[in-house]
Amino acid sequence: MTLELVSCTHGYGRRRPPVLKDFSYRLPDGLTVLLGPNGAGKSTLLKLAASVTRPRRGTVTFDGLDAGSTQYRQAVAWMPQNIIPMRSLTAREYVAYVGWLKGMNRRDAWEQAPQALARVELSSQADTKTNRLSGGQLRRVGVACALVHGARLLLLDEPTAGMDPRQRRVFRDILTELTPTVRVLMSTHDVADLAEEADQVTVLYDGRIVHTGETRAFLAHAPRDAAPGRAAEAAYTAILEGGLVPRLDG
Ligand SMILES: Nc1ncnc2c1ncn2[C@@H]1O[C@H](COP(=O)(O)OP(=O)(O)OP(=O)(O)O)[C@@H](O)[C@H]1O
Repeated sequence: MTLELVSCTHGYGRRRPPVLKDFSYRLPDGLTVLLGPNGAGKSTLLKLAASVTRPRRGTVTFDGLDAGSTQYRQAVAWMPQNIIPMRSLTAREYVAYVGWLKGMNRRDAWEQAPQALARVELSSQADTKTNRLSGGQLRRVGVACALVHGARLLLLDEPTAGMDPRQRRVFRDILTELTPTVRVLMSTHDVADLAEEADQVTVLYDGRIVHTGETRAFLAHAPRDAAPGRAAEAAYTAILEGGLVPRLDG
């Protein structure tokens, strides 16, 4: 049992073609990286999976729970692309508040927030107001929010954007530590950096999956003469160039 989208159709505005049409996807174990050009539908897919928005048609379930149910929301954590700071809340208060929204009792949420912040190396900023944090620090607060309530599925929308190289390392270590027990679906534009660390790679193009499978299979798309260290980028380009079939159903 896992995250499963079955025949989902979703878009923005009835007059515009849907972003995802009759879209089905089953998330494998471990860490899956979601790649695709701007506008491909990555955030839309993550929002449906997070139950932030409901599909016009189709079903979304996780471990048999229906998206929209309280149990589903408690099992799933979503980190959006833009994390909005709250000037009245410190990092600890922010993380505890999200834990409470996810169904933790206030005391547990408050007591566990520092551990979640420690895991993203942000203990020193626990008492800093969130509007005073840098963009990268705020994203780490977002990751701490995802960790605090013990979610079984993490949906991360470009989590490493704005992080410095060391923080990316820390972040990847956290994911590696989590993935034996937690499934992760993470969008990124950072192909070279992350594809090699992922268990699986899914590539979206124009609302369609043009590749999904183990990272090794993804990297096998790179031409043999790809420069060392550029295999992921070359594989991604090769897949997209092979996937540029016009959409006939729009
Ligand atoms: N709130 C919205 N209202 C109208 N259109 C939207 C909205 N959100 C997304 N779209 C449109 O839906 C399509 C898919 O967007 P989405 O954000 O899912 O793509 P993405 O792959 O995450 O892109 P990016 O890499 O730029 O974040 C785009 O054409 C986008 O303009």
